[in-house]
Amino acid sequence: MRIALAADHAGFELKNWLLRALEGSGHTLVDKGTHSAEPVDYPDCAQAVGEALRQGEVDRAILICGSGVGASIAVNKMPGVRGGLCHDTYSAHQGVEHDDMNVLVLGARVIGLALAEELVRAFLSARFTGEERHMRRLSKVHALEARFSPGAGPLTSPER
Ligand SMILES: O=C(CO)[C@H](O)[C@H](O)[C@H](O)COP(=O)(O)O
Repeated sequence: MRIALAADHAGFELKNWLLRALEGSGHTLVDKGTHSAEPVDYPDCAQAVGEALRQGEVDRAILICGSGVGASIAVNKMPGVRGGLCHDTYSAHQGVEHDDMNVLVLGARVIGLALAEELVRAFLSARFTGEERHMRRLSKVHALEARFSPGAGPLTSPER
């Protein structure tokens, strides 16, 4: 899969660590910054991965800020982007299997490196099941987007 990674200054070190940890994983990693520990604003990082997803440049993304909360709020403003803040492995894979989550959001000031890597591996290994009840619920999510963001088309997983 093609994976975009982005972080603000609080997540900068974790992003770099994950980039190294995922070397040789078979995934294509696209580093969307930030590229130093200089303070930056998490909505800009969220925009970078959201646009990469919406433009079909990548299949999924990993987004990191201090708590994961700000980045999560921001990334979910973009139609077709389904981000989840996960700090347990069950949510990291179930969010994909049931909810077609396409952005894993992490809080670098909350979790350690080893857990972050496990979360990423759980997220990347998971696939949306496409079961009827999940499709129905996802359609309702898309309907909410269409209602409150008119003109925005849904974004579907290429591997589905
Ligand atoms: O964690 C966050 C809120 O959800 C933000 O994304 C930032 O990482 C955080 O606010 C940065 O805090 P700082 O005091 O500006 O370093």
